[in-house]
Amino acid sequence: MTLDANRAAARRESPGGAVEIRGLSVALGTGARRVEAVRDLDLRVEGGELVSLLGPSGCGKSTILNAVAGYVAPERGSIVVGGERVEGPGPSRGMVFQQSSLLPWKTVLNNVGFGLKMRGVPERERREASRRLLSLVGLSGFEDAYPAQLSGGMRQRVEIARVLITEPRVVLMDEPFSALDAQTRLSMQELLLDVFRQVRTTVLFVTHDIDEAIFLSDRIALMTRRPCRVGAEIAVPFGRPRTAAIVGSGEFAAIKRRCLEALRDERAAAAHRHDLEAQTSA
Ligand SMILES: Nc1ncnc2c1ncn2[C@@H]1O[C@H](COP(=O)(O)OP(=O)(O)OP(=O)(O)O)[C@@H](O)[C@H]1O
Repeated sequence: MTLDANRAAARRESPGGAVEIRGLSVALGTGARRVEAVRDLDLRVEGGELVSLLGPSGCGKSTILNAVAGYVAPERGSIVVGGERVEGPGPSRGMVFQQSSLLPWKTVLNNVGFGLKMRGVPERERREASRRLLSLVGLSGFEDAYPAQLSGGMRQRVEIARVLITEPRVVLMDEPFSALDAQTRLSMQELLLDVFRQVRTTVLFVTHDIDEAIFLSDRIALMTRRPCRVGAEIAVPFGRPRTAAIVGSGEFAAIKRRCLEALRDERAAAAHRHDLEAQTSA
């Protein structure tokens, strides 16, 4: 499928909501420790689209996800998910973190069903839905295991199931695979592509790995240094379903070159901004 046909199909089939971020500015800390993490950020993600935020460490990517999740309040600007303005945490958004957030004293099945339990869903329904989600992430047979008995990759599969079970309009993923070894990471990326093919929700994915961003995304937003905003956007022209075979293609290499060039341009622009600020304050 071409990129446009792919996007149109995603919008048609997706239970995901569009994410619209306008003029977002977020500051963290107070007083002398105040850090302007995000400034005047505009970004729109269509329903059913997977968009990666790619940028240097510490630029403010997690802060953007935290703002969309409603964990931090913006100083200025607005965030709308599925037509509803974000005013705080809520069920329309589900977050997968780099570190496991599973409850160690609960079995895999009960961890996955926990969100439904909080909503008062009866046990039988919960168990059925949890088993279905565990099968989706390839973990049938591990229902009664405890998180400590699982590998890092398996725990992240449970995290994905745990988030998807409540059917959020957008899934926020904050470097979910960066603590995994290279091989497990690749198989998790393939798993995510497969899950995303079946549950075509909206995904906002934070990474600083260029290959990962290209492999997974419909579009990559290249972030500037702090205060963070979108410096450039690159469409990824691979249709779906996609396989690891695309990684060796010339087209993949060309997109990677464009990402690297854009990141280099941003580094040069940031150095220039820094020099100007130093001159102004001298
Ligand atoms: N509570 C806080 N008070 C002050 N500064 C903070 C606070 N939390 C984070 N920061 C700073 O805000 C900036 C943005 O942090 P953020 O975690 O959003 O960046 P990031 O791009 O996700 O980084 P990484 O890729 O390393 O995870 C960083 O420079 C960080 O040091």
